[in-house]
Amino acid sequence: MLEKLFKLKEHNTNLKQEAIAGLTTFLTMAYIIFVNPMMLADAGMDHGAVFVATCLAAAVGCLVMGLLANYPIALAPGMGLNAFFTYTVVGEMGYSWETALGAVFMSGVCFLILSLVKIREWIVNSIPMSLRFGIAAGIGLFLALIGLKSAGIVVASPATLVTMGDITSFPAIMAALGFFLIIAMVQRGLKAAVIFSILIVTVLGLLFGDVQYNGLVSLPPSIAPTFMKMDLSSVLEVSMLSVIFAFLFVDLFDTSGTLVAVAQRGGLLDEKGRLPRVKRALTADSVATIAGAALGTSTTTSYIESTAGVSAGGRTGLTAVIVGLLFIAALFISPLAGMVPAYATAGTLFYVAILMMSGLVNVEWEDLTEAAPVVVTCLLMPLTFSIANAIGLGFISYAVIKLLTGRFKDLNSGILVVAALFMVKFAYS
Ligand SMILES: Nc1ncnc2[nH]cnc12
Repeated sequence: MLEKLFKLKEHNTNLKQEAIAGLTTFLTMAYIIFVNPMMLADAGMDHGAVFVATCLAAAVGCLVMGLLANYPIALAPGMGLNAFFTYTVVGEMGYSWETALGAVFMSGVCFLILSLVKIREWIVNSIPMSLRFGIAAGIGLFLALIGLKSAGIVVASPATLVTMGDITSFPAIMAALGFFLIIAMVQRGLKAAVIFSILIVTVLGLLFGDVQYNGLVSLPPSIAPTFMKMDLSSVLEVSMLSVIFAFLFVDLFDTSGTLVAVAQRGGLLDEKGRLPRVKRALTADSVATIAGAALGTSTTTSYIESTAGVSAGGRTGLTAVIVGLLFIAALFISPLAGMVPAYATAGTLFYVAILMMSGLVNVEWEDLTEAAPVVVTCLLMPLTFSIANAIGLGFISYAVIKLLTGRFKDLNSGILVVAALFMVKFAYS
């Protein structure tokens, strides 16, 4: 049956190889079951319910991806997208988390429709490559700032906006230790580096009396506080359109970049560099976002960490299905998830920042008309504490700079439309 479902022989793989790949990918991305509830709790959501929603949304995404698209690509609520949900939509714009969930749900529905028609490809293809790298790097910087703030390493200052906090405090030292552990373990080839680091720092917190022991395993907590709590009534208001658009927009780039990166690593692209079952992969991605919003989490997306499993030999959807089953098993470790302190995950955020910034090497730095919008996008993301605003400013600067330098051939209708839309948004909000 497995052979029929996943065509293992045709992909030159077997159950054992796929199982090892699935476990590898799971271990590299399992940090999200600790980080996501902590981040969304900042938006006022129930920690236990978000923990369950995170595991279930990831499981749904992985199972649909594996069974429908037969790709070794795992999904879970995305970093960056969760920060956008908490700190921009709820924190800065002042929407309730229920309304923000409604916007995530609608963005999932739009994404599904766009995936079934050709518009999605048109939008994605019209985004300049350099801006894609700038957006990814900016999200990395944004996550790094959140980690540094939660560990008290960077604090507010009335004179200089930000300044260094007390780096000899226990949380700061633990965060730094967690970060160094990840780097050392990853460099030494340990696949579970991130999860090990989170666990080691949590145990140290316990030993130093900073964390209270709540047990390790139990039945999952109730999902009732977030299940089907999304508010779809205010989603049709005009002001919400920009929020839905922002979720859609960020997810669009995130997913496209991730799918191509994972597929390249796994040799899954056809001779023209296309992903053969891209429509099914995108469908799985949007179905997971819709299910995730109904369960109670921010946007669920394809994970770049899937490259770890692909490097370990994962070639088919069986890898993704195994990751999905492991996320269901993870439902039973909620006491452990509740114990993990913020400083234990701060190093993880900084590590993800490194991964996301690495694409900057591909920017044409000698060409100022390409480099300038990249720096605008990625630097303004942490400095304005907003992913969507920085993307908007990046598009506007790209269009203006290309127009002023007469580089019209680098522009297309997609860039001009998006830049104009953001100009209107900034002028009227
Ligand atoms: N937003 C995201 N996109 C791709 N991979 C991720 N891994 C963690 N967050 C991610």
